[in-house]
Amino acid sequence: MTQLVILSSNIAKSWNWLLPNMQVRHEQFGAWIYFRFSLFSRCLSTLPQWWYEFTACVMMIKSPGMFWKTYWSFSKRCPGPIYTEDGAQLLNITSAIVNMPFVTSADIFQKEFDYVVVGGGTSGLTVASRLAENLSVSVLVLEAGPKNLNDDLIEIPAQFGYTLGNPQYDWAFPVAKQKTTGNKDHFWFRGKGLGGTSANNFYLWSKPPAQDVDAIEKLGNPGWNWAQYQKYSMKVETFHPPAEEQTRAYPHTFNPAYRGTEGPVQITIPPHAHTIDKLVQAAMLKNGLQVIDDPYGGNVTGTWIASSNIDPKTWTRSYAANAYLAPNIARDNFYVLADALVSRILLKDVIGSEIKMATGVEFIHNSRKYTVKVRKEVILSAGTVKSPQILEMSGIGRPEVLHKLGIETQVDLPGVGENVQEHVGFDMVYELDPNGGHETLALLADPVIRRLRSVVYSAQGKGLNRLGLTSVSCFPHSIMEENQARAHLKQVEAEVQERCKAGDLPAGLLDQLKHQITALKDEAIPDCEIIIFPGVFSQNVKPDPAKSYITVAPFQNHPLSRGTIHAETMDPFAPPKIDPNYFEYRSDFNIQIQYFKFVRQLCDTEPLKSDIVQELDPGLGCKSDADIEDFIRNNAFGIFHAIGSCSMLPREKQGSDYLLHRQVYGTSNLRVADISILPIHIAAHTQATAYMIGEKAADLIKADAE
Ligand SMILES: Cc1cc2nc3c(=O)[nH]c(=O)nc-3n(C[C@H](O)[C@H](O)[C@H](O)COP(=O)(O)OP(=O)(O)OC[C@H]3O[C@@H](n4cnc5c(N)ncnc54)[C@H](O)[C@@H]3O)c2cc1C
Repeated sequence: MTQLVILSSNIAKSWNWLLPNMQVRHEQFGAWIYFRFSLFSRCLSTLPQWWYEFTACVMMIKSPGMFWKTYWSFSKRCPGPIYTEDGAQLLNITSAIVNMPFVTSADIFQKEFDYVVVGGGTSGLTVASRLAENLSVSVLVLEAGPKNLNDDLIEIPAQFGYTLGNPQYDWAFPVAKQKTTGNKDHFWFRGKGLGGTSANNFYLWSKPPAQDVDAIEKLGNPGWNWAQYQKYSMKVETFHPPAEEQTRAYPHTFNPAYRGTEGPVQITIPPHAHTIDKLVQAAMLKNGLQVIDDPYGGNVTGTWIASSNIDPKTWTRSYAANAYLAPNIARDNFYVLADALVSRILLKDVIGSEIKMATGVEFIHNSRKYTVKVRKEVILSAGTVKSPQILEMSGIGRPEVLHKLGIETQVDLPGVGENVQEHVGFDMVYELDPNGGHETLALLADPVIRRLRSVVYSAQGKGLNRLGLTSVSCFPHSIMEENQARAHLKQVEAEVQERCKAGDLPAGLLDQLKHQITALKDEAIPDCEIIIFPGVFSQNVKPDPAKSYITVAPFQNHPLSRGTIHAETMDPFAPPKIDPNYFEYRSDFNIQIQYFKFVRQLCDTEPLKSDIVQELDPGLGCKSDADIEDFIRNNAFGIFHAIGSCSMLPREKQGSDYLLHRQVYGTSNLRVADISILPIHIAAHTQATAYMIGEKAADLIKADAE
């Protein structure tokens, strides 16, 4: 408990920007309860609505205990459509998801399953549900977090960040203090519960450029190329084209050849187009970018409107739990246990070889330790932070790390927990012209405005709750300033050479860095991405609900810096030590200064310029290079896309996993299938790739079984 309080207060200190959101959340939550209650009342009789709303208010004030009790028991027993304050239907909960036949620990204790999947997140639920298509095998998913199903905070869009830092939904992993970012407290938010991070991410649908995927193949992973990526990725999605009226309001373009039509995850272009997007795009064009008609075909270099994983039938988040798990859970061969924290994988020697075989998994549920046995394979899908920790606690990893943990080395695999790469960037906040008609998320902070606006939106079939992160621009550094781009490339080459000479580079890293240098020289591959957040996403600005804002967030696509994630104790509840090593290379830091200047230049370009009243964060007082450096140092953060901790690489090049061919090195039936296996970073947000990894892993496992 004490730990929880300390953690919450630390998060609050370092993530002040969340506080306005959290306030909104509580207000909104109150409104939901109030509305749900009145809806409940309405189910029972035909008295006028105001009477029930009045009764609900009196009850809430006079007898909050009774109110909550009624609310909870009702909401648990009587799932149904959920409405916004104005009555627009947002959620339509299917009975399938509510009545899912989950198992208990007693059902599975010491039982044997063909496949055990560790982690019911983005990749984990994908691989598990595909494996369970074969009714002759049994599949068990063990998820550390709660079910969190049928939950408004997850399913209703536009609540960006509302679940972050909340232990019911989020791990909020502490990060080792970084000298290069002012020794501040940092946290890595990651989803906890069914759906994993697909349940608490910002539902921007994004795929990498073809060259980034092909680079993974060149690093020693045959078959890991764009054609394969696209094949599996399209299997994940069903794209719903924008409605005609949407296309009239905004010139959306897309190419059906690049879009899946039969996958479980529902993708669409959010119907509430953000008015600023057009202006940003026009300003980007003046700064040398081109519009991309469809960024899902292997070319993302330019400015474009992103799709979101929102289901247009219900306008709710489409994510791993409702897309992959819900439609399949009724299968007799599919078992899921939530609140089951896996502590280690049980291994035994394969007689006559050095290979280890996974015989089962140990987990903790309701404070008790259990084991399950596995017949065929264990699939580790616990994400970038937890997958290496579980491997290490099972005796697989760097001998010195295992030695510190006090356990015997089962497989000497120095790549585990190394090669961690994260997209790093910062936020700049601008206040928009009140006469520009821009409605941004700050408006939702005021309950009165929220109610008034929602009535208007409802009449038009729109609403801020149907907004996504849509404005994306990806570009090579040369767009910003040719000379600076050249200087950056020179510095990168010099730094890599210096490390090489000093013998500082671990095996295999030089290959990766060489690829990165080639990518930097290639104008078709982006080096920087800028996204526009429709509101305030910064710890430094408290939004005024009567105003509208944008946050402009640039980040580096392919940083040189490499971090580590290692277990520090054998306590499975303790987080591993995350050391992202932000700005290990000076060039990674210096280029951020150019991003800062480019954002200012962009916001000073018409037609965007005229709709901006002022820069609020950091504000024009931040002028000199030293000021800018200071700002970046104090505000840079990892933007939630860490990869690499179980890199898919040849063993002699610090690889942990060789997913495409066989299992984790030194084992006969253990694989990692989550975003941690990417050996080199991609110019994309990572969820579509995590799903794609799940799809591909399932196919490989099925093929191997045959
Ligand atoms: C705040 C935020 C916003 C983001 N926004 C976007 C976005 O808009 N677009 C995008 O493309 N990407 C986004 N991402 C990134 C993307 O969502 C993730 O990279 C991706 O979902 C990771 O998938 P995964 O399967 O590797 O891990 P996860 O989905 O995190 O799954 C890991 C699962 O394992 C479980 N687990 C962990 N340890 C154990 C254990 N010991 N025992 C049992 N279970 C365990 C976890 O609880 C979790 O459910 C965002 C990420 C964050 C944090």
